Amino acid sequence: MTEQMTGRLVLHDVSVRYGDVVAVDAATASAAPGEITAVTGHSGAGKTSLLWAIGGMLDDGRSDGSISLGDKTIGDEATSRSAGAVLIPQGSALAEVLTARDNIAIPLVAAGMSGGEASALADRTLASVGLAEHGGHLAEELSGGQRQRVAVARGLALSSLRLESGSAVLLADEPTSELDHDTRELVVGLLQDIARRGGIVLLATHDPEVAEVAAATWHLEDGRLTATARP
Ligand SMILES: Nc1ncnc2c1ncn2[C@@H]1O[C@H](COP(=O)(O)OP(=O)(O)OP(=O)(O)O)[C@@H](O)[C@H]1O
Repeated sequence: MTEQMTGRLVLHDVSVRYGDVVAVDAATASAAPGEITAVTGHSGAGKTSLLWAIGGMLDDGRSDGSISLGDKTIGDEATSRSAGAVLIPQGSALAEVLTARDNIAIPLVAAGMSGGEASALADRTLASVGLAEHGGHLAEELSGGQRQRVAVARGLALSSLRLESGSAVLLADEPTSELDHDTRELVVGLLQDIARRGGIVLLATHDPEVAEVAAATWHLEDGRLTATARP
């Protein structure tokens, strides 16, 4: 896939408000397919709010401004989903009484895959994050780091599917916060693979070593965004 096929993700004057709180203040920036863009900033700077705005996951009326992918306007649930937006949420958000495999396979089936293919892809992505033996474990039986890896695997599997149908915008919200050094490197490598296949990857992180892999950075300070490309 090439940049010409998917186009850039472009934000123009995007703001997010919760009542009187301005979480993102007129952010203007763009991100390229094939690259990881790090989203950095202190706690409360607006990283999650920005990712949710791009994914079309905020309640009505909370965001304004324009968000586009190539020539398509996105930013509400339907348009962002059809443009290939996938969220790896902060804090995993797994269904506790489902197995690791089903936490991945069920969203794949909802996105149009057959049950058999979805289970097979779930098992492959679990293996890629070092959890080949854990597919049948309930989410509630897993450690914090294992749960985070299941959430990452779910995001990777959905992004793969989205890439096959044209484009993926992977919104990874602190996906390595609970991982040890080696596992963190493994996960960062898998995010790089999605970018290499033509995906746009936005990677919110507090970890400077993780941010280091990105081709560009969107730095937020009290909701104000500054974009820089790697020299
Ligand atoms: N649902 C909400 N209602 C009211 N205020 C909110 C809500 N969600 C976030 N905020 C506020 O918006 C601002 C940005 O929050 P956000 O979660 O986007 O920051 P963040 O950079 O992702 O932080 P962290 O690194 O701690 O996850 C903060 O001031 C936060 O208190």
